[in-house]
Amino acid sequence: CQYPTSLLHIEELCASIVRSHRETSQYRVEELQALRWKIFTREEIQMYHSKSVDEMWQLCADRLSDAVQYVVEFAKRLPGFRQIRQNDQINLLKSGSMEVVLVRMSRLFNTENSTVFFDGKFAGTEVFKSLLCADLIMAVFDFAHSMSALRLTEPQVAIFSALVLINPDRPGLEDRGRVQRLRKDIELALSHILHRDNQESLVHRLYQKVPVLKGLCSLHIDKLHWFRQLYPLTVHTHFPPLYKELFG
Ligand SMILES: CNC(=O)[C@@H]1CCCN1C(=O)c1ccc(Cl)c(COc2cccc3c(C(F)(F)F)cc(C)nc23)c1Cl
Repeated sequence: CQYPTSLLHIEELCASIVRSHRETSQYRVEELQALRWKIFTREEIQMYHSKSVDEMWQLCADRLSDAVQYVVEFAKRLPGFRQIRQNDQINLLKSGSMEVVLVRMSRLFNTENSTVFFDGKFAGTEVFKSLLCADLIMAVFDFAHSMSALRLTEPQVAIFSALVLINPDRPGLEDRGRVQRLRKDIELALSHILHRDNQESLVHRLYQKVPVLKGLCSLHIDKLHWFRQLYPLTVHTHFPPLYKELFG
């Protein structure tokens, strides 16, 4: 049966989502602040330009896969996620993990020089030239920039990430009702902390980002399939297994 969700329950939910995020965020904001002005030299950029298409894709796939692993760990620590049916957990991660990677990437973005933390330093779009997918990279940078401009706090990033992941509208869910109930609580948690932070205006701006994420990720999957057409071996041998499982 459906118990009314108490304020105490929502506050506890907020605290555990924020803790799960902090434990699995891969890079702390303080670390990134300290590295803000470490940007690639001309020689280093030349080095990336001299990489072949599939070498550069391998490098990015490894980074993305690391990031996806941390998102999987974040999901596993979300209260209520383990109680969801196994198949539905895989389904939510298959469709939502790259979206959370993108939300988290906003923390790695420096709006002052439009660079993103990549491979140890902050990189502009030109670093990714060898990928031969400037439209994808532009879209990733634009999204990271627009998210970064919202200047979300870590708790706000944490709860928005949970909201993106626990999406009852994903196709093929077996027990949609259970995902809906968890989603409802996370929506309450988001409005609770935005109210506490006196930033209710952020609610609809955040909800507006959800369809943008969806569009971005279908562009990604198309690119990934384009790349796999060209270099099937690379994807087969070098893309980490979880990556293939999630985007195969
Ligand atoms: C140290 N920094 C990090 O760990 C961050 C966190 C996650 C990714 N990562 C990077 O290093 C990183 C940062 C910025 C950019 Cl633009 C990139 C390159 O991004 C991509 C290149 C190729 C394919 C990408 C695809 C595709 F198509 F595979 F789904 C999808 C996404 C979203 N990004 C792609 C990367 Cl790999």
